[in-house]
Amino acid sequence: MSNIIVELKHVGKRYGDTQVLKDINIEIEQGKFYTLLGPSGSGKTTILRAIAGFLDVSEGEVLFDGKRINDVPANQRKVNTVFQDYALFPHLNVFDNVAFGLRLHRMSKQDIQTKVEDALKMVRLQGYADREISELSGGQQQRVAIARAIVLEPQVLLLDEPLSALDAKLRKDMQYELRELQERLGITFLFVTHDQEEALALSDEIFVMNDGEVQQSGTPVDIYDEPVNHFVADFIGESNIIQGHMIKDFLVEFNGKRFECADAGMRPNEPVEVVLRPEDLDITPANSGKVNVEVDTQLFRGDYYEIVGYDDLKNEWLIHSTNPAKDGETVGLTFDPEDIHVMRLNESEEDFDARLETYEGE
Ligand SMILES: Nc1ncnc2c1ncn2[C@@H]1O[C@H](COP(=O)(O)OP(=O)(O)OP(=O)(O)O)[C@@H](O)[C@H]1O
Repeated sequence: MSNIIVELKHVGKRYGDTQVLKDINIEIEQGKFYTLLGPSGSGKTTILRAIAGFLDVSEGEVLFDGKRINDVPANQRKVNTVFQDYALFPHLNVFDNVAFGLRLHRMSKQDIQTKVEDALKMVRLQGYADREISELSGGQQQRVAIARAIVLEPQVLLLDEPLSALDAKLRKDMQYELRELQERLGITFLFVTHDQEEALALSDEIFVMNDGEVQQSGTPVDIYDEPVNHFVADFIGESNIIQGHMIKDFLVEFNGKRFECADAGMRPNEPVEVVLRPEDLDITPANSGKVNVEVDTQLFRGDYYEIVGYDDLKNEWLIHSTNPAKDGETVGLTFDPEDIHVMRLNESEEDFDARLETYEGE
């Protein structure tokens, strides 16, 4: 039996002449933590709203548990949403906020009592039932919003930037709590964020969005290590992206030199982009590495030095080094063949995956 709980098939959304979602195809399995990640305006919230039933899609199908739900009203879908601004009822206390949906379902007083207590326990707010919303911190309000959503036992919880109003420290704490809560509840989370670190830390799978399209989907490690295109390489983590040519399988040329690499399946002499992550570069004395760069600036970041330098061709290089360098000094850079990631220009995710399969995992 299929484990897929939500599926979007060729989903598009238009407002007038503007196409804000283009041919979205995604599959969401039961019990996993998924993230829609992308810059502002890329269509993340629109996808959530299409699944929740708050908007009609212009094209394609939305399926829940294998059944088409395009025409099922929002209140009859087995999903719940936690909104960015929590959307709590300020005139109701914590208990009544969490109990609200249960009362709409005409549940008995005793059942409501038990379920609300369980939900508050789940988000570690036992003893807060009688508090007013205005007496809670941002993180506590956030947890009430989650309790209110999970008390109805949805199969899928949609979370639209739920941590964006919190300060950095609390946001980090809540990230741990969310991940732990998802594992404890075992329900599917579909989380929206534009924060790539948050997405990498929390998710089983990420959909990277740009301009109404899914650019790449996969595990955080896949997306970080094997970005399919310039947008993903640039948006996820930090990277050096250099223009080059593929000489033949496992040999690429950039900066006027040839380098062994771990990529294959391109045409001979095909123009490509080469990704090197700053943490994969090591500094050596000048002329003893693979590329020479002149150090321009250096910032101490606590656990590493962030160094910016320029090579002979005036390409900028970003380096994360545990050792400092001197401003104006020329240093060499070394990296391993596996640290080079070569991308074809304009390759689709499907073609990228197919090409990878032909030479990986042997
Ligand atoms: N009701 C609407 N009418 C017209 N355009 C809309 C409407 N709602 C959203 N859009 C447009 O659709 C695009 C996608 O919006 P969406 O809210 O899904 O983006 P997002 O990735 O969630 O962005 P953010 O991170 O800023 O919330 C945007 O360009 C937005 O302006």
